[in-house]
Amino acid sequence: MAFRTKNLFEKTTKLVRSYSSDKIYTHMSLTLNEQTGIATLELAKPPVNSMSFGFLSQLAAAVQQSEADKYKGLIITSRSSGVFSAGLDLKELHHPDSDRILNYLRRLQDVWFQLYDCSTPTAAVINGHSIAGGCLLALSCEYRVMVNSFKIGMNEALVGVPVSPMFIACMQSVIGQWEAEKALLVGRLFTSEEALGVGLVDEVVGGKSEGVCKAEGYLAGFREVSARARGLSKRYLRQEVVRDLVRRREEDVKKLVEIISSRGVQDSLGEHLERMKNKK
Ligand SMILES: CC/C=C\C/C=C\C/C=C\C/C=C/C(=O)SCCNC(=O)CCNC(=O)[C@H](O)C(C)(C)COP(=O)(O)OP(=O)(O)OC[C@H]1O[C@@H](n2cnc3c(N)ncnc32)[C@H](O)[C@@H]1OP(=O)(O)O
Repeated sequence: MAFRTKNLFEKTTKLVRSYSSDKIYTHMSLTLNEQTGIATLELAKPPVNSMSFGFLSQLAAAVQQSEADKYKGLIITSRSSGVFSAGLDLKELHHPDSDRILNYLRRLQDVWFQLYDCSTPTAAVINGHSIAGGCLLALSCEYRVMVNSFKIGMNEALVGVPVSPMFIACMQSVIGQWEAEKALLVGRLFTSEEALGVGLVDEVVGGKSEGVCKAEGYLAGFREVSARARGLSKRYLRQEVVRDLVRRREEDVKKLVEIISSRGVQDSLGEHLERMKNKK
């Protein structure tokens, strides 16, 4: 089979350089299967694929590449066998520099808009724990296959930060208002099986390769469908959520910076980081 592993940054150097000070393409790899036209984006930022500034920039570049090269599909998965993504990098949120946190949250918004609103068919193979921002990443894709025995959800309530409108909108659109409310207000993490029960994921499988096959199956379902019509339909289906968040994006980000910078939230974040350190 003809596989081409693309160093994204060959084609998107300009974009990435203007986005990031991180070394080029260090946190993920994008591999295109030229026979199917489906690309796999494998997150590879040990130990837990936390979403640092550089990670978000590379994710943005990958999604942009998928759109520009008109891939038939994009599968997002993790190189780690235990963690899909631990979400936002807590070090970016703890004791932040005011300009950096503003730009960091704007970058997160940009990436989310790009992924959620892209016309490329997308699927997530969640082969490990997927927490908060990690769950957002999976929910922004169209289809989710999860490997059993892991946890997924948005734990902001336990970390002491509010769940932001973008996260809420995504959760609501997948599992509905009541289930979202029950889960988000207590920061519930679902097991893979519970996630399937509530509709947070579409399938549960025994391992990553089985998951990739299922995701490819979902994406192959569009082979006979006009890519243009499909892409436009997806955008129309998602436009209400996107419009509302675009309209309020600057207001949301400024409010969030204010909340994150507050003493109470910083104390909670500090305690959360301490708990993680002490669990060993
Ligand atoms: C206006 C709107 C615009 C934008 C909205 C934006 C944002 C809204 C603001 C806030 C919302 C917050 C969203 C988040 O995503 S906050 C992050 C929440 N995530 C977590 O709490 C996950 C914590 N991690 C874990 O539970 C475990 O690490 C995990 C289950 C993922 C894996 O467990 P494992 O036992 O395999 O590993 P550990 O030993 O726990 O961790 C290894 C290593 O990694 C460090 N680590 C873990 N998670 C993070 C993280 N999220 N960020 C940074 N670092 C992380 C951990 O401390 C260990 O480090 P070390 O001790 O140095 O080895």
